[in-house]
Amino acid sequence: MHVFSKYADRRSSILLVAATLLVLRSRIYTFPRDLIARLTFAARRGQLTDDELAEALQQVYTEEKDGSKTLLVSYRNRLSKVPIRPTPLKKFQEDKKYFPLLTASSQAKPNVDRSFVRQLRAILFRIAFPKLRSKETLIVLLHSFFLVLRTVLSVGVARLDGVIVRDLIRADGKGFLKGLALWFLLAIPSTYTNSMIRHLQSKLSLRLRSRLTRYINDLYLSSAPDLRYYRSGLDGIDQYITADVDAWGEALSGLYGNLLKPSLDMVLFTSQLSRTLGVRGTVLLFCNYYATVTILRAVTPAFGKLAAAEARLEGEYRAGVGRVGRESEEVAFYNGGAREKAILSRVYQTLMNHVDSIYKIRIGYEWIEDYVIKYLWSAAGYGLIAVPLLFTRRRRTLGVQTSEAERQGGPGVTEEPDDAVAGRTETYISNRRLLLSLADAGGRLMYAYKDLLELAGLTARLYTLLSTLHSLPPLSSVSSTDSAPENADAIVLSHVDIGVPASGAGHPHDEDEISLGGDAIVDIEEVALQSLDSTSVGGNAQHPPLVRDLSMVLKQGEHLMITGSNGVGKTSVARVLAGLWPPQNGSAGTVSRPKDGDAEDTSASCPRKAVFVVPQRAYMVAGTLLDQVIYPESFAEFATSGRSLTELEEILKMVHLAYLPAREGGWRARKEWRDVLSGGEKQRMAMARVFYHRPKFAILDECTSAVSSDVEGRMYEHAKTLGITLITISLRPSLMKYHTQLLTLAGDGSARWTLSRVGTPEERMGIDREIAALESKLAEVGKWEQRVQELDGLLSAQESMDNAGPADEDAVVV
Ligand SMILES: Nc1ncnc2c1ncn2[C@@H]1O[C@H](COP(=O)(O)OP(=O)(O)OP(=O)(O)O)[C@@H](O)[C@H]1O
Repeated sequence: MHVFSKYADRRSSILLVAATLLVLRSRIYTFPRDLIARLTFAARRGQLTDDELAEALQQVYTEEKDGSKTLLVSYRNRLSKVPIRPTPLKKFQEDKKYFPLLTASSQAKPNVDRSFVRQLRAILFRIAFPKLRSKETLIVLLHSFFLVLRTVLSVGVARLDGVIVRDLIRADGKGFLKGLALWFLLAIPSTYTNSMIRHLQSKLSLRLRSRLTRYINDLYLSSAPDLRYYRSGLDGIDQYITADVDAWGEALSGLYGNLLKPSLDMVLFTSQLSRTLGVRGTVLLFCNYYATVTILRAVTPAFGKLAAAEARLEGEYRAGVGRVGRESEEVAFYNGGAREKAILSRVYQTLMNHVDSIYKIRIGYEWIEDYVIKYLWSAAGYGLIAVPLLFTRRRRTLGVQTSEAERQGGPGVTEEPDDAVAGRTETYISNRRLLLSLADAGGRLMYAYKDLLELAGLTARLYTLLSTLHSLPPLSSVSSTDSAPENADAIVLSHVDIGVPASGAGHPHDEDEISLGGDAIVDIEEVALQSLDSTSVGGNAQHPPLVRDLSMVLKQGEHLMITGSNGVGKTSVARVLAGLWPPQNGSAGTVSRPKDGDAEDTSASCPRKAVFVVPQRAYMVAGTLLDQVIYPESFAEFATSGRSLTELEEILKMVHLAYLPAREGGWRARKEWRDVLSGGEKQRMAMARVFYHRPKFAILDECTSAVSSDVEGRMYEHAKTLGITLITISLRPSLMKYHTQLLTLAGDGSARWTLSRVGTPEERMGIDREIAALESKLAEVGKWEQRVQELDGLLSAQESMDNAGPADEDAVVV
């Protein structure tokens, strides 16, 4: 019986544990899993409630098993899913050889030359059209079809035009009406073709932009160790990635239409005309083309260079406006509006001078262009039409429209003068229309040359961006494998020189000036990037080391404080530890640190990061309140990690921000957090991230300077209880008690350093007590000074009384 009851007891306790686990499990998983299921269902349904939409917006991405992502885009209560496949690393490695850096001589000025063709080929066939069978190819084919159709229809319209006028002159009412009906019929496909050409051109431009943007974003926003966004060094990179990519897509898709259609027109119209004009006329026509091209080439300005310079100046202006927007509060505190306006006005004026000078250049060019294309070509056209009409009497030579039956003397054909005039008019009208179309096609080809030059300028900009990003040397500064097993969980620095790495990597700073004539002098960027090789991150004559020959082993649980005066290189040490800067002495110095998320460190489903840095300036990401805590993790990762909102609430409580969700309207609230949160709140939020990610080592770079010291202390203690090893950069001696080692940087220009033990906890607390005693004594200084002044006053009063004594006596005597 006893055994039985014992058995029953055990069973009930097992049941109890199982039930508790189930409840806990549901508590942990309910929020994210439900959310994903609901959203997927809602997305399939198409229509979403406001709440679901807000959740979808928070979600942004869902991750697929194969590494691809599904972007959730909301539009009018609907959610569409856009699959996004990240560009594989292998593709970047393969592409690298197609994007060698441009040397100063080979890059030179953007022009339609071999260098341009090479750059365009690399961008087109490695990025824009990587495969023959793609949607872009289909669009190009469709576009080409409509362009050909448009040319064929133009010939039809020209012929019909002639027939209608002929019938009118013949006073053939029936024929005229028939022609008019045909005219309306032909107008249907003609107009549809026009709008399809425009639509497909825009579509192609959009597709090109998307392809390039995705590729560039994947390359640019590369994770550690590449960190290309941190190291690109290109000024105004936002202009490259946004406006330049867009302008390039538009220029290329527009150019295709502007080249293909006029070329086809030229061939077709010339062949049509040659039937009327004969050999002599056709030869004259070609002489006309040749003369026109020669004249226009001679007077065409350097549109490529001008376009590149304009894009750069636009970028500078854009960056200036963005800076004021970002730092608006700081500018407002200084009341710096007038100063900022002056800076922006100057940049804007430079841009305007440049644009204005382009317009001025265009006056002369377009004047000659119009004169040649419209008037010279038309005059040549008249002359060519006149040849058969004036010098050939025989009727057979008159009409391309006159059928064989008519020539054989078919019905309706008479030798009456009226018919002869009608026939000539028909020929004239058709030929004139063809010639006008020819002039138009020629003009467009000439304009296309100008567009081609502008495309060369934009291509040079894009190529500069791509080649700079591709050519950044690998950042192999930090190895994640430890040579010594006893240091498997430690950060080890061995003979490391720390200093500012060589700059110039990828900076198109070398500038060349071209004169546009008149008052305009424009800087053209000249990219001299040869210096960008892996050796450039080594020694740097301009920047001597800030810290020389630094060697130390920092084991988990050994908390380090780095101190030293301002500008001595404390943050630079953090940069090297985080892998942002390589050791300045190259491979002579080595840095190793534990790997991210070792198996034994995994708590639940979230592996621990090895090193997590909280920088001096607190960064707030665009997104919800929840995104602020989990950054850089995405909501999708949070949702699948199994962690709960309750956990986040606990973390906020720990950093004394528990009131935020209620105050700001919940976890899904989206605000400009940079402005909404105070300086101290932002710093506490940054600490919340540390508690969320629970890294093995946390580098805290003066990130609690605006937090009250009692909260600061509690946060430090909590970090330690979570098993986080602290590396604190600070000038506050009160923080020393939380650390076991002290790295002091000399700050006398010698790049020396000392590493000392802070002592036992009692000693550390003793230091703290001593500091507190000194601080309280310092607080008394004011009072003592006041007392000294009082005593001084008393003494001087006494002295003056002593001095005044005999005088008074004298006075008494008197
Ligand atoms: N990207 C850079 N380019 C040029 N110089 C730099 C760069 N980053 C840092 N420096 C210089 O390196 C020196 C050390 O900078 P660091 O940020 O490490 O100083 P710090 O000791 O952290 O100073 P503080 O206590 O003021 O934060 C400074 O003189 C700084 O001007």
